[in-house]
Amino acid sequence: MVKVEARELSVALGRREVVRGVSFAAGRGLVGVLGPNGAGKSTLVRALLGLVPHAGEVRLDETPIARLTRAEIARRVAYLPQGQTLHWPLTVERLVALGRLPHLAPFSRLDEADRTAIEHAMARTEVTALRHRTATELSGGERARVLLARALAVEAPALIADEPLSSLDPAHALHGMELLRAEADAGRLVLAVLHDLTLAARFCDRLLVLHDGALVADGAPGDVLSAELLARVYGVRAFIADDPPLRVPLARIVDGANAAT
Ligand SMILES: Nc1ncnc2c1ncn2[C@@H]1O[C@H](COP(=O)(O)OP(=O)(O)OP(=O)(O)O)[C@@H](O)[C@H]1O
Repeated sequence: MVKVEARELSVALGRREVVRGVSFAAGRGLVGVLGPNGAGKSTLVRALLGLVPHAGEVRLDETPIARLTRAEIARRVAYLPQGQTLHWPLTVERLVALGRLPHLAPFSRLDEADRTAIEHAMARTEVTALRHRTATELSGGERARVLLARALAVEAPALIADEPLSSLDPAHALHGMELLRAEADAGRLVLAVLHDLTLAARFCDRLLVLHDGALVADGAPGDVLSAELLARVYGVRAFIADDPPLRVPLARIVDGANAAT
């Protein structure tokens, strides 16, 4: 288990403060990070990984992130960045194998445990059949699954996934959420930036909602996803249904016009 904590975390990019005074702590479960485009979600998760300078504090297992090396952070928190561009024509298998880098000593080779982690991650994301394909020649959805496989192959106690479902068709998006849920059920912390409110409501234990860089809601999906919040944050009028088979509130966007009125 790993505890990720932000204390009055702020990030300025250029002259703008795009994350403003965010505080929360999480050590387990599937935590969805929601908010409209430009709300600061990617910047927040990058700050949690120590990838952007920040004010306030970020701690991993009580240690300020600045005191940890990149390798120490990478072993504790796997990171799936948003919309990653692939530059090198690696095979899928070799790309997924990069997930094992945080565990390898310099100049050492993959051992049996590494190979098992790679095979397991490829099987779970259903990319094993693509293993010899060149990753730069995959479709957007195939690539997204391969990059998720690389993050899962780290087998870190925490996973931060920034829009892991983008480009995925409905079946693969559902499967992707099931994978994240399984990671959380295995005792790992999963922090996932999501735009699909229905999947977030159905699968997440907790939702953090960002608006203009500030954390405006933090709680269980049923408590957080109100029509009032969705109108205020996303500017849409929503209908919240308590869907009996799923027993979670579903946000159905009705229209975007004059939503907040
Ligand atoms: N390098 C940068 N310099 C200046 N501003 C930036 C930079 N990168 C991002 N921003 C701005 O910071 C704000 C937050 O961006 P961020 O990518 O964190 O939003 P987001 O919530 O992840 O959005 P999306 O849902 O569109 O991915 C946006 O207004 C964006 O334009």
